[in-house]
Formats: sequence, C-alpha cells, structure tokens
Amino acid sequence: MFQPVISIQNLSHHFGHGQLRKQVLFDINLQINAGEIVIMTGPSGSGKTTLLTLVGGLRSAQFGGLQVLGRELCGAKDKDLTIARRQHGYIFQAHNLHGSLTVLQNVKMGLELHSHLSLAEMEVRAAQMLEQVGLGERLHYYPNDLSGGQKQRVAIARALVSHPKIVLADEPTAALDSKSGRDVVTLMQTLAKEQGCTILLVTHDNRILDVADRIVHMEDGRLTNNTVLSAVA
Ligand SMILES: Nc1ncnc2c1ncn2[C@@H]1O[C@H](COP(=O)(O)OP(=O)(O)OP(=O)(O)O)[C@@H](O)[C@H]1O
Repeated sequence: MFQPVISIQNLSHHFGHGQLRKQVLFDINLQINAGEIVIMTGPSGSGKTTLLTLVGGLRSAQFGGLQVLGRELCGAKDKDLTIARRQHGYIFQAHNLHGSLTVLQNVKMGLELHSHLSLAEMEVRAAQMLEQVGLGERLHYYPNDLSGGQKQRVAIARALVSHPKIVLADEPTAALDSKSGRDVVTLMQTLAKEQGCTILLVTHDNRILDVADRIVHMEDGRLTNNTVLSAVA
C-alpha cells in the first residue's frame, strides 16, 4: 500500500519547564506523500520552524505520532534522531555555507556521510550538481565571492547532491530579491521533481506559493488550512 513519507498524528510540542512551560504546537495532523512539494505559511511565531525541526529530527518530538520515512521520531533516542537527520537535505535562509571552503568543497560535504563513495567520486558528483544549478564555472570560488542567489544555489546543490528523499527548507528566499528568490525556488522545484524528492518549505514569501502542490497554513500552533493545488500520484 502507498505510504506517506511524512505522517503526523496529534502532534503537540512544548518549550520550557515549570512556570515557563509553553505549548507551541497543538494537535497537528498532516500526511505528506512522496514527491510532493508542500509549502507551510503562517504568521511569525505560529510554530512553522518548530514543526520543521521536529520533522527533520533536529529536536525530539514529545507528544503524538511523527513518522518520517517509516521511522517513529516521537520519543526517539538521540541515536535514532541522528540517523534520521542524515537522510534529509536542509536549506536555510542564511544558507549556512562554510566561508573557508570553496563552493565545490561545500557541496562535497553533502556527500561525506555517504561513505561508500570515494573522494574522487564525491568530487565528480558535487561538480555535476553545481553544473545543474548553473554554477559549473564557479567551483573554486569562495561563498563570499558569490551573490545571495548564487550562495542559495550552492546550498540547494549541497542539499540535493546526495539525492535525499526529503528536503526541508526554512525561508530559503528570505534574503533574496524577488527575481533571485523566484529562480531559486523554480530550481528547487525542477530538481526535486527530477529526483522524486519531497519538499517541505516554510515561507512568508507569497510570490513563490505557486511552486507548491499543496499549501498548509499554521496559526497559533495549529494547522488551520490545507489546500491541494495539484495532486501528486
Ligand atoms: N528554543 C525555544 N525555546 C523557547 N521557545 C521557543 C523556542 N523556539 C521557538 N520558541 C517559541 O515557539 C513559538 C513558535 O516559534 P517558531 O519559530 O516555530 O515560529 P515560526 O512560525 O517559525 O516563526 P517565524 O516565522 O518568525 O520564523 C514562538 O512563540 C517562539 O517564541
């Protein structure tokens, strides 16, 4: 039977302890299918990043059910969260590139957990991926010598070079002008569809909503709306 790659049931989350304990996610239910591009919108502080970090195994889910690629992450041990984290690609607003490494070395890092590849193979794959994002001529540049849009394309190459089944993106266009932002998400969409990868993307940027197959909306820690734009088989 068809299995969703991300399945969330009645998920709740709190931060802090004692009197400072505060609930930030309430009873979230969501299923995301293989190959879907899902955009999550909602006001600042509504819990989008928290949900993304739980799905990514970057923090431990507390109450409810959260299965990612068939692995239960709610109540999971650190060891299992570490394994889960290695299966995803991540793209953040601030792109998180290493300034002291070249573009090629940064993308190669996306393969370093895949120890079956030789260093030479990693280099070839990283270079091919950079070619695909239009930076084949910039392999030996350092991040500081690139524009914001180019840096974000390096981050996309690094996230996708290992062909992860899931990519999690948090405000990937926030630091970009509208043309670069548009180019970056179109590129993500094209590559994800080519690789059959699922994307969960958090954004405030209304100009990029049309790349989604589905838009989900968060409000005060609850999912309030789930709009399907195109069905993914
Ligand atoms: N590490 C933390 N410790 C305590 N509270 C936190 C922590 N991280 C987030 N919060 C709180 O949880 C709530 C949800 O935050 P979250 O960052 O998930 O929202 P968001 O929708 O992603 O916001 P934004 O769009 O501004 O990034 C907020 O009230 C925030 O202050």
